[in-house]
Order: sequence, then structure tokens, then C-alpha cells
Amino acid sequence: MKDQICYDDYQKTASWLLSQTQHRPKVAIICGSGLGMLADALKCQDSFPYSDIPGFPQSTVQGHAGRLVFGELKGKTCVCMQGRFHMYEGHSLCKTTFPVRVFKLLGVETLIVTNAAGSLADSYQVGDIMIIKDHINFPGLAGLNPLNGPNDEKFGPRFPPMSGVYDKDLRKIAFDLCKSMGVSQFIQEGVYCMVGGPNFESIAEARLLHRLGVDAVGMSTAPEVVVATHCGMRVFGLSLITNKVVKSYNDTEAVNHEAVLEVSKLRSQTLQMLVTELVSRMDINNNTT
Ligand SMILES: O=P(O)(O)O[C@@H]1C[C@H](O)[C@@H](CO)O1
Ligand code: HPA
Repeated sequence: MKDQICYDDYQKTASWLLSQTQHRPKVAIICGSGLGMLADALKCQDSFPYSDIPGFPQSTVQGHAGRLVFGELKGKTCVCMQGRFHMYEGHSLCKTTFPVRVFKLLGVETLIVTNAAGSLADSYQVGDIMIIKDHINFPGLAGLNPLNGPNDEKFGPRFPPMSGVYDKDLRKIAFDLCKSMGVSQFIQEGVYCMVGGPNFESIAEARLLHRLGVDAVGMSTAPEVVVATHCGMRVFGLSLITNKVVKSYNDTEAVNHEAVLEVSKLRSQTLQMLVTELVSRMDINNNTT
């Protein structure tokens, strides 16, 4: 796929998908590392390997199956990415965020992003779920932004604001749900920071992020949220804390991707229930055809 992607490219992929499924999703869910089981809750599924979808990039990371799944969560039509694209895989940022604009053209109004992340906040524990309040987009601050290049006004404005993008009402609903599900003891709310990866952080980098007020760090999400916000979507995000980022020179433990995937399994049911209940409470009009 070429690096500069134009409106027609997104449109071609969207039209192909609309010709292959009767589902007309209003909600899109992006599954983080090891969190692909979020799609298992969808009823009446139509699923497409990324390799079959014209124009779609391919997943290369373990724990990212590479399938787009359409279906219903408690009667609300959704589309779910089992596997996302990361900058470190060698994709340009417009490729990593390609599906988000396709979702917009499918009629999606709300994007739910999930990710696996390491915690910097001292009070967080492995297995905690962080409702994302805001993000720091490190690659974006350094000029690596999916919106670089000519702006397509069909999607949104040249200079989109990024304040208050993680929807307050959805965050409140999620908190209340966690209370009623009896899981508030491991729910946090905080700031997610995207770094480029693929290496995990050095101790000095971890200390820098900690000083900056970062609660959790990962290698994705921010570009997808930037593109979704640019084209007017409502955004909700969850980070699963899969490890504590090493901040001390006395600490002999080191994180690895396999451990990240193990912890993802541990909280899979809770995350699935939370996302399902949240979607069921969303105020959306469902068109099934
Ligand atoms: O896709 P996400 O952000 O959940 O993946 C995280 C960041 C790296 O891709 C990987 C590291 O284990 O998990
Ligand atoms: N750092 C960056 N990305 C991550 C981490 C981490 O500690 N854990 C899971 N994804």
C-alpha cells in the first residue's frame, strides 16, 4: 500500500466491506495486545482476515490476530479489530490509522480503544484497568503525526483541538458500571503516554515519564485517537496494566511481551463485560442494514 492515502482509497475499502456484510456499525473497538477476545462477545459475526480486505495493512505482532469482526453486542452493531497496527512494525502513521477513517465511512460514531500498557503510577498494580483520561502523544509532539500532509476537509479541519477527547460521559458510565460489577478496586483513571517502541523503556526514560505525570505507557492508541477526533468521533479508551515499568536501578526484573500477553488473559473476562455493558448503555441508533 502506498504511503499517501487519499479519500478514494478509504472509500474503496469501506464500500467493499459494506458489500460483504449486512452489519452497519455505530461503534468500533480496537483490541490491544492479547485483548482480541473482546470480539468473542459479538453475536451474529461476520469476520474478515485483514489479508482479504482490499487496502488493509497486515498485522505482524504476536497477540494481534489480524481479523475484522462485525457483530452485535447486546443488540448494538459493532466492528472490532482483532489486532492493530503499530508504527514500530514499519507502517506509516496513515497506515496504522487507516481503519479508523474506514470506520468513519462505514458510519461509526464512537471509537473504543484498548491497549496493554506498563504503569508508572506508584499506586497502580499489575492487572489494574485504567480508564484513559488524556494522552501524551510523544511521536506526535516530535512531528510524527498521522494528520501530517495535505488536510482532507472531508474528514476534518486542519488544526483539530485535542483537549477533552476522552468522552467524559462515557468515562462516568464506565466508572458506575465498574462499581455495579464489583470491580472498582482495580479501576484507575489516568494519563496514557505513547512512545514509539518497540523496545521497552530504559530506567532513565521511565523516570522521565514518571516526572511528566504519565500513569501508563504503551506503543499505540494516540494516533488512532487523533484521527478519530479529527473526523468527529467520540472516543473512549482503556489500558490494561500488564507490568510495572522498571524505575529503579536495583530492580532486576525486566518486562517482556510474553508476560504482557499472560496478564491480558487474566483480565479478559472483566474487560469483555465492561466493554459489552458500556456499549449496551450507549445512546446510539442501530441500523442493521
Ligand atoms: O497494541 P498494544 O498497544 O496493546 O500493544 C502493547 C505495546 C506493544 O505493541 C506490546 C508490548 O508488549 O503491547
Ligand atoms: N512499555 C511500553 N509499552 C508497553 C509496556 C511498557 O512497559 N507494557 C505493555 N506495553
